[in-house]
Amino acid sequence: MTDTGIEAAKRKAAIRAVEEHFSPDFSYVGIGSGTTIIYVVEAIKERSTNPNILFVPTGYQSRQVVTHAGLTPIAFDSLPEGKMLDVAFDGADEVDEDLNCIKGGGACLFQEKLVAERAKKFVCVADYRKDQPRLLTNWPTIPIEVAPISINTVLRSLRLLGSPNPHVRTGLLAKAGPLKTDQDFFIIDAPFPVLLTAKDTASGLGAGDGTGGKWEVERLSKEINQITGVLEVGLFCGLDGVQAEALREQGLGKASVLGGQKPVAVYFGMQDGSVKVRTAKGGIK
Ligand SMILES: O=C(CO)[C@H](O)[C@H](O)COP(=O)(O)O
Repeated sequence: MTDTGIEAAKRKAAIRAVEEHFSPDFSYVGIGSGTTIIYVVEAIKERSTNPNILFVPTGYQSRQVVTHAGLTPIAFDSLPEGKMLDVAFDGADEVDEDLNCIKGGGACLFQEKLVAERAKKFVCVADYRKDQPRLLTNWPTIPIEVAPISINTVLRSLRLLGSPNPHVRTGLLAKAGPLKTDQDFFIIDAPFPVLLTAKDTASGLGAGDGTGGKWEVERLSKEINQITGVLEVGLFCGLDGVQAEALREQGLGKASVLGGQKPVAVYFGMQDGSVKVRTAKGGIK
């Protein structure tokens, strides 16, 4: 399949995701980063004549996409307190069977996580290359956003956690030296062996605690986030927005579970022109 074919797959998935999760009656919509999100914004633009919808971007590129489409951006920190986004759309670098995602290929993972957690529903759109049984099957590394001063200690901590060769991402072409994020931080790309899902650990494939190099997604995410100097890790796992809302309604939610990081649905544009939808309940359409 040619590049054009991949772009066609992304567009089809974007159209379907918007058809099923966007309404012109919404007030606030999150818009992620990357190349696939451009098709999501196109599809929204075709459906929405409501000038009052405010779009929350996940960084500079995302804001440009929103503005160029003639939509109205609003900064994340201008959202009214307690107000949730009706929906947030974003791309992903890899998605496993439990809908855990790797994100940050475009270095925007911190704001992407803020926005995903603030949404009632987080919806991912991707092409078939991202659809894998486990994370780190095809995508090689976990992106991690790190304070520049701490880079060497974080690299050492990652090696101790079992990452064989974590490295600082460098700027493309024009810029010599490390790439800087929208927060002026650096990105470390850390390879690990393929990550286990919670289902894997329950069925006895290993404890997922790093023993023998085997990590379960959520455990590794927590370990990496505990390293001083790490702003955020590009593993989107744990609860999704609907599960988080259910906990809140039962009075069980703490501040840390006010939002979910996992998508409620992922739309994959497939090689044969179809769209595969994987939902949080484990369903595939
Ligand atoms: O996480 C991201 C940026 O940090 C992107 O959403 C991810 O890299 C997917 O990008 P694309 O749609 O271009 O494949």
